[in-house]
This record gives sequence, structure tokens and C-alpha cells, in this order.
Amino acid sequence: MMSYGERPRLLVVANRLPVSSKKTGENSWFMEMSPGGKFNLLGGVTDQYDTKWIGWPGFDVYNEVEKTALSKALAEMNCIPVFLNEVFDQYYNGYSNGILWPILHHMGLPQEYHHDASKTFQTQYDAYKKANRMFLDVVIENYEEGDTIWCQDYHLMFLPQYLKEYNNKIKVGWFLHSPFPSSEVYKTLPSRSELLHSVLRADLLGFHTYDFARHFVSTCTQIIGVEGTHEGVMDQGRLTRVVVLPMGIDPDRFISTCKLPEVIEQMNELKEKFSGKKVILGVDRLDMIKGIPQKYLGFEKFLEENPDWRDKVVLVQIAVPTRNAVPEYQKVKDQVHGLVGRINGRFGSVSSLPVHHMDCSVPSNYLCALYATADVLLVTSLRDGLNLVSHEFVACQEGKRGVLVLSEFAGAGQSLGAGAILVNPWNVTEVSSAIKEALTMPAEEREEKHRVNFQYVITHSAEKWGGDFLSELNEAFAESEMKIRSIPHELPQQDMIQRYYQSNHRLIVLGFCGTLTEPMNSRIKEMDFKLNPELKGTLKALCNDPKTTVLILSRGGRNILDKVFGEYKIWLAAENGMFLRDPTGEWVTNMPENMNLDWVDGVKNVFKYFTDRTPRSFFEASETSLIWSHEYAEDKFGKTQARDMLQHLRAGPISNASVDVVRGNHSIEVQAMSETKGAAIGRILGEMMNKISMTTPIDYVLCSGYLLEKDEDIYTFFESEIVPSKSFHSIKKKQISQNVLDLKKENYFPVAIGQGRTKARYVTDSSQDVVDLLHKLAAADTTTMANTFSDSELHQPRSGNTPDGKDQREPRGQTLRC
Ligand SMILES: O=P(O)(O)OC[C@H]1O[C@H](O[C@H]2O[C@H](CO)[C@@H](O)[C@H](O)[C@H]2O)[C@H](O)[C@@H](O)[C@@H]1O
Ligand SMILES: O=c1ccn([C@@H]2O[C@H](COP(=O)(O)OP(=O)(O)O)[C@@H](O)[C@H]2O)c(=O)[nH]1
Repeated sequence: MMSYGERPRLLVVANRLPVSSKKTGENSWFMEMSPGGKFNLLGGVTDQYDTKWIGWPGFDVYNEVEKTALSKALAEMNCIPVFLNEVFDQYYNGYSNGILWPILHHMGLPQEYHHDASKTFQTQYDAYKKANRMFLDVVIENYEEGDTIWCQDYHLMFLPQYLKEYNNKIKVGWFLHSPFPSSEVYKTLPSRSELLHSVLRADLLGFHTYDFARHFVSTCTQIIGVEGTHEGVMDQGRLTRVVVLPMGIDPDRFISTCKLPEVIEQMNELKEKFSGKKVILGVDRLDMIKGIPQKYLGFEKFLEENPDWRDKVVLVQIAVPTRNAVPEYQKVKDQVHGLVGRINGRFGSVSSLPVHHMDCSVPSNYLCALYATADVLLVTSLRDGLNLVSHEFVACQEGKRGVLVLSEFAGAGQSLGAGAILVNPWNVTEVSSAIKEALTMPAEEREEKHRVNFQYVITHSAEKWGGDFLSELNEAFAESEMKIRSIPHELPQQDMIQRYYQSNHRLIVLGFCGTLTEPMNSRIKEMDFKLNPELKGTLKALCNDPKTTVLILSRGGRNILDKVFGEYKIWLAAENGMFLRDPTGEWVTNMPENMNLDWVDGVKNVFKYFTDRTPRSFFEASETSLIWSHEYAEDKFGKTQARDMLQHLRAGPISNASVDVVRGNHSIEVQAMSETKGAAIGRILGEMMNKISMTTPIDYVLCSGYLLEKDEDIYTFFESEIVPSKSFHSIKKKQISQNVLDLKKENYFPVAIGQGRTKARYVTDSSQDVVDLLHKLAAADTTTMANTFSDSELHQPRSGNTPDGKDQREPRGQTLRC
């Protein structure tokens, strides 16, 4: 555990350690920090955190003596090795880079069928899980209470789940360095749901761009049926925060490297070598996603169409070897070599070759010299998480103000787009024109574009990125901790009853679906909205009590509410207050006159289409909403149809409509966008009080429901109406002209049902707790309070529990909220 004054501890877990190790003797090693890539993130974060890296050392070690020696040497560099050995090939070349990598980069699963039974999808998937467990083991060995664990990238998608299973209190973040594809591509992955469920166990998920984050959230909603919110992904009341944080580089390192005498000398050599010629530079791993063949095709077209330029320009391409064991990478290499030969054959001469292609990496100082002398950097990635090379080029171009030609499919296209020429790499003509534009761009324009990008690169460093991610993670974690701590185990029932008894005018505001409906396990169908039979007498007693006003505030339609509550002297607010019924049964409409219901026919058509194709499904319509149920349909098929339906609806009839879509377990409801409950309650109270002659202000409020997150603003509405003193309070600001509320904090009881994360002060697991409470409130007035309930009665086991203690109450999230 961290002691006072010490820096907090951070464990960064990545596939590869940020050092390269070379064996120099029996048990001695030479270690060097790897300069590029995502290892930049160590930058300034190390100053604030006591940081350790956990990852694969880059090679196999089987001998125990050697393992110990290497671990010792790595410890000097704050690195801890994970020896993956025989698992590595199927985990890294197989599942990570042969399967996940192409999927994440929109390329689809490999089409070839291998007949090697020892290397199937399943064996690679198993190896991937096994490797993630091996990473877990090393994390556990090194974990101390309070540590932050930051998992990097697609190699470690099972790690968040494994960590939380080991200890739910561990703070876990995960950042994806690659793109996240559209759900249409992602859903072909056989293990799609397991991976999503696992990463959602993290406290914070980070992506380079809004597109990737949006794809991720919508994939989660479509594939595993969770709720996407503006903050992230909500699953059964638990929020996983999602942030967009494009990574950066360490700009100072590049700027100062360019000033080193050795580098200036290299720059001079390069200038001399290419004197009289413009230099176009490409720096990419030799990966199919980097679009090197497309780059060559564009360059070839440029030379074809601009003969004058043929002896005045060179393309220098550093093609860093990578993942040679994956068959697709071998193919792209052959393809690229073919193109280089063709272009040099067509346009080269004895004295000059247009393409200088190198299958190698170069030392970092030399790379800076190349960046600094190039006139153009050409990035044609077909998909790329970010592309740090483009940032590095900008940092090194202070002396030259060269032009960046950047693929619109690289994450960096969104951050550096304003100072670049953006291209679609698939469009050979566009790439060719962009090359010409870059080579002939006037100095002023180059200056301006460089200024914009340079400013971005120096202000959005890796240090800032790492710091921002970690502070977001701390915030997300603290918030979820607070939520857990603030959940009381029991409602303060005795207090609630006593205060109810002592009050002069009580208001009980209740939701309907999931609050007062029959529990799911005794209900025939999800859309069978019947009042919980246990409540009939209780509700009648409460409604008949002159000191109590009961309001049902529901998203449901007035037909349903009328049918269920027709016999009660109760206030009903249907469709979240669009219609209000007083206890005599008279409805008034608050429907805006200009309410647009143009979408209804389109939605009806989609519902009909799916009903025809989903045996035993059906739909119902009310004034401003339609609901489709697949309750009786075959479970898996019904769920798949529901996901497809949502896509059809979003792409078509509701794409621009003001509607709310509410997903039940077996239903989809589309309803005209109503006010939220919190926005409506002030007006409803005003209307209620206009209708009745109220002599006593409301001095007790119980407000409870199984609510959508946005409707939870009802809990805060009353919170904001609480009076600090005994003064009679006016809430004119909420459109109520009379003095209506005289509510003290201790007399206000907001109770959420089944929400892990809520704005309500009290939370209960199931609606049965609210039902029990209502029984007791109804009984409170008919007996002498002092003797009414003994403590043990007030805290007796909930009625849903069986004698063997098993909880039979309605599970969370099993019904529509309305
Ligand atoms: O470790 P390798 O398998 O040799 O691959 C190198 C890295 O490639 C990927 O980089 C990604 O991260 C960069 C920084 O966020 C981003 O700019 C780039 O677009 C991505 O492709 C991969 O995600 C890393 O895990 C690899 O280390
Ligand atoms: O010979 C080379 C060429 C490139 N790089 C580094 O490799 C990283 C490439 O990162 P990028 O985000 O562009 O693509 P990735 O290879 O991670 O997909 C950059 O930091 C480069 O400086 C390197 O270390 N040596």
C-alpha cells in the first residue's frame, strides 16, 4: 500500500515491454528504451507516478537461470517480463494479429482455410485467453493495494475482466491504440460478445477518435444489448466510462534531436545526396493497413502524368519489417517489392531511381534527419489507429515547413487534418494530385499549415495524453466507488413510516412499469402491464386517505394507466405528463399542438415487417408510442431480430425524429420524445394543485421508480425544493403559482429501484421493497404509530425471500421502465 508522501503506483501492461534487450554475456544484458510507438507514453507520466511496465520481453526464454537474470536486468529499467514462450505464436501471430488486427482495421477475417488442426480459430483464441491469464498472474504478483492498472491495446482484451474477477476493487483502465470498426465488421468475429463484456469491466476505456468510440458504443448496444449514454456504456446500472483521447509524441525529444551535431551532419549528407530533387518520405511498418502498395500506385500515376518531375523527385520509403510469421504480411511484402521494381524499371535511369525502398528500421537519430530533410511526408494508411509518424514529421519540420499528405483513414487525420492535405488512399488519382499539390505548394501556405500542426503537436504531447487518461481514470473510479459506498443496504423504513405518520400532507410519486407491476417471474409476458395483485388493497387505502396524494408518473400510455388504475382515486400522468388524469377520472392533454408524429407510419412499417418475419412476435400502438414484443418468439432469433430492427429504425424512420427508444429485454418501444419526469413534475404539481383546493402544503414526499437514467432528474427536482428552515416555500420557478411544498430534507425519500448508479438517496434491489413499504405506510395511519411496528417487524426479511433464504425477487433490468 502506498504510504504518505510517496508517488502513486502505476502498472502499465502492454504486449511488448518498452525496452529492447540484447544478450551481451552469460547472464548479462544490454538494455535500451525503444524510441518510438506507444512507448512514448512513459514520458512525463513517470514523474507523477511510480511506474512499472509489465510485458513480453520480445523473445522466448526457457532457462530458469536466464529468466532470473533477465528479470533482474529489466527491473533496473522498471520493467517486469511476462514469459509467454510456447503460447506466444498462437496468441500474437494467431489471434492478436491474424484475427483481431484485420477485424479492428475493417479488413474482415482472413478468408483462407488452413488445414492445420493445431492452428484453428479455437486454438488461437484459447492461446489468447491463456496469454491474458499469464499477464494477469504477473500483475497479481506485483500488485499492491491502491495501484492503478493501465492495460494497453487489443492484445489484452480479457485482462480487465480477469483483473476485476481477481479483485473488484482494482482500478483498471484500457486504451485501444488501433481503430474500432463498425459493428457490421466487428460482428463477424466469433468471440465478439466475450471480448466486449470483458473490456466493459474496466473503469475507463480510451480511444484515439470519436469515430472509434462511437463504433465501440454502438457495437456494444447492438451486440450485447447494453445502453449507450453520453458518458459511455451502461450495463445493469453500472457505467463504463468511454473517453476520446488521441495520443501524442514527446515533441521536445524530436525538436532537440534535430539540433544534435550528429543529426545536422546526417541532414547535410541527405541534402547532398538528394540535391536538386524533392524528397517524399514514407515511414511505415510493412503492414497491409499502412497502404504502401496504394502509395506506390499513386506515386506511379504521378510520374506517369508529370514527366517533368521524373528526375526531380524521389520517394524514400522506410518499410519496417513486422509480424513476419503472419501469412498476410509475407504477401504484402511480395506485392510491394513487385511495385518498386515496376516503378524503378519504368521511370529510373542509370543515374537516378525514383523509389528508394528499404526493408528495415533506421536508428532514431537518422529517422529525425530524414523527417527534417523531407519535403513531403506521404501517409496512405488504409486504416490506422493514430499514426505517430505524422506527428514526429511535424515536430522535426521547424526548419523546412514541409507538407504532410495524410490518409483520412488514419486517426491522426482528425487531429492534423487542418494542416495537411487529406487523401483517400484508395483513390489513386487523388493521391497523385495530392503529391503534385504538396510539391508545388507556395511557401506561405506551407508555413501556415505547418504552424497549425506544429502548435497541435507541441500542445498535445504523450505526457498530456497519459496524464489526462489517468486523471479521467481516477475520476471514473472514484465516482463508481462513491456510488458503491453511498448505496444503503436497507431503506430507513422505520424513519420513513414514522415521518409519514407525523406529516400533514404526503405526496407519493411512483413509476409504474417495474415499480408497481407484477414481478416478472409471476407475469405471463413482459408487456402484460398488470398491477401487482399484492398492492390492490394497499393502494386503495393510500388513495382514500385525505392526507395522502398519490401520483403515478409513467412513460406508459393513458389506455394502459386507465385500465390498471381506473378504480382508484389516484392522479395519473401518462406519457411522462403529456396526459394528466385527476382522481375523478378526467383526463387533460398537455400534448404540444405542433408535435411531430410523422415518424409513426414509418415505424409501424418496420414493426410490421419484423412481426411478419418473427413468428409469435407482435406490436401495439398508443397515441404517441409503438411497442414491438418478441417475448414469445424463439429467444435467440428474437434478440437478433430486435438488434436488426433497431438498425433499420435508426437508419430510416427515426433517423431525424424526436423520439425515445426504450429497450426491454424482449421489446423495443419507440415513443415521441416527452419531457423527462424531472422536467414534467413541476408543471404536473402545479396543475394538480390548481384542481384541488389545497389547504396544507406537501411536507412529505416519497418518490420511487425503476427509471431510465434521464428520468432520474425527478429525484433531484425535489432535492432542489427542500427548505432549510420551517418557512413556507414557494416554487414559482417551477410554474406552480401556489405555495405547494414545505419539504424538509428528512421528510424527503427518493428511492431508486435496481439502479447501481443513481441520483436517488436510497436504492433498493427490487420493487418488492417498495411494495412492502407501501403496505406499511398504508397501515401506519390505521394504527397507533408508537405500537405499530416493532423494529424486527420493520426489518423483517423481504417477502420475496423463500425459507431457505434464496431471493426470488424480480431480477434487475428484466422489464421495461416506464
Ligand atoms: O508490436 P508490434 O506488433 O510490432 O506492432 C507495433 C505497434 O503497432 C500498433 O500501433 C498502434 O499504436 C500507435 C500508437 O497509439 C498508433 O499510432 C498506431 O496507429 C497503431 O497501429 C499496435 O497497436 C501496437 O500494439 C504495436 O506495438
Ligand atoms: O525505423 C523506424 C521507423 C519508425 N519507428 C517508429 O515507429 C513508430 C510508428 O508508430 P505509428 O503510430 O506511426 O504506427 P504503428 O507502427 O504503431 O502502427 C513511430 O514512433 C516511429 O518513430 C522506429 O522506431 N523506427
